[in-house]
Amino acid sequence: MQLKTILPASRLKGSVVVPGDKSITHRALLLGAISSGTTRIFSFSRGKDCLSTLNCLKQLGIDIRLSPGSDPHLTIQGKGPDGLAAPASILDAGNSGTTLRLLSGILSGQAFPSRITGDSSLKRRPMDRILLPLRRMGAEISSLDGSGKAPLSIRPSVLTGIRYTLPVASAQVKSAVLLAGLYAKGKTSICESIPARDHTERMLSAFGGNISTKKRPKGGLITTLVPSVPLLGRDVPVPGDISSAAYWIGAALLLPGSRLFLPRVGINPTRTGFLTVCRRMGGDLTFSRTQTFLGEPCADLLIRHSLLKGTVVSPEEIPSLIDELPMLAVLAAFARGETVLRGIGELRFKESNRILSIVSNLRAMGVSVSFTEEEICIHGKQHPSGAAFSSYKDHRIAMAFAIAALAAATPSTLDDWECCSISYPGFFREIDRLQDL
Ligand SMILES: O=C(O)C1=C[C@@H](OP(=O)(O)O)[C@@H](O)[C@H](O)C1
Ligand SMILES: C=C(OP(=O)(O)O)C(=O)O
Repeated sequence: MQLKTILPASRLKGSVVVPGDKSITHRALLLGAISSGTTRIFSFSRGKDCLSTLNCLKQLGIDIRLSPGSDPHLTIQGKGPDGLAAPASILDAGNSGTTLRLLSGILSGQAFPSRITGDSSLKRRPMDRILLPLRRMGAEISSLDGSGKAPLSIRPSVLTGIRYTLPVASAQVKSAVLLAGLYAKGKTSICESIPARDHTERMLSAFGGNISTKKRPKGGLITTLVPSVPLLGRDVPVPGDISSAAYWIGAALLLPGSRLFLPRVGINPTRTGFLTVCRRMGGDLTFSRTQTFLGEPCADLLIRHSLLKGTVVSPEEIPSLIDELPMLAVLAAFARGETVLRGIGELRFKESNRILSIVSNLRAMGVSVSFTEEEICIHGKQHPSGAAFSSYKDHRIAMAFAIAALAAATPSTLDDWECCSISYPGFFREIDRLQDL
């Protein structure tokens, strides 16, 4: 096991170029593969999760090349909707729920059988949430051992569009259904009461797809895809990942004297809940130079150290900050007063059970925490001590508690820290660089 010692740090100053957005990179790879023509992906995520998507597509016969140089990018020769080739062996999504769920939507529409699996963490995560709607579309998709979990087996079938109301706010389920909808007879509609990230919808539209989203009279959104037009490859400039930026935002808010600049971070409104909540806690956070690339807004962020106060985060806010909850919980531990995170049940189904991972690490710091299956209540403390943190082999937990360790009163250790490369290779090198400035 890899154990890292992390010492309390003083202020962080300078700027950090955060990695390209993981969700957008996955989608650019997948849509690039099934579009006609060439797609080039700039500032893409080099995390292992996106590499899993890339490798699965290579196994499906797609040519993807890295062009190095001053503006490195991936070039994909798209083969059109029916150009994927039957894989010679089982596809491996590694640790990536996004790869497994989105690709299953595409595989459901193919004329060849396939199987897809993942690592031990991914094989514990629920897949019935995609099996159900995909089967309603006519897909012959099943869990090999009948548990509703990976490995999954997919056989060729005829798909028909459906109208589906998401039972949980999940962009992965929504995207799996929309991608299958590209191969279906008739239109596919998805109803959401609390909207999840909409990168698939934005990118489908940018690639020429016939997709529209409307507000429903009863509240929530309805998105409709009509699979009539072929998708066309595009250049995709990927904005910086706000979920990776969250660690630096957290570090700058917590460490006295800090001032950090983060250029070109994605600020898609379905992803900015963390920024809203940090401001509500008293965080000094400003935006400048807002621009939009291929339907995705981004801005430069400036963060200064701030004294934080506790807050209540409502269930409606959760989808817009779902992956930032570990970092938010750490901020709450250092804030004045109580913070309540409500409607967070989905955290139990991530790379680790993030409710348990957060609670045990916060308690190790001497922070008072109570929790249920849907809620965590954190009583902020003035000078939480360092601790022997566990990452639970979960990249988001590793990075959030690395920041907790920098802000703690005494030294800490962190196990299995290299799992940060799932979304952020080089995260710990960046910590060292910023401290040397
Ligand atoms: O669609 C995506 O790219 C993602 C959706 C979210 O998962 P759910 O759809 O399961 O909420 C998020 O937690 C994950 O990191 C990425
Ligand atoms: C939950 C995550 O990703 P995925 O579901 O793709 O494994 C994440 O990156 O925090």
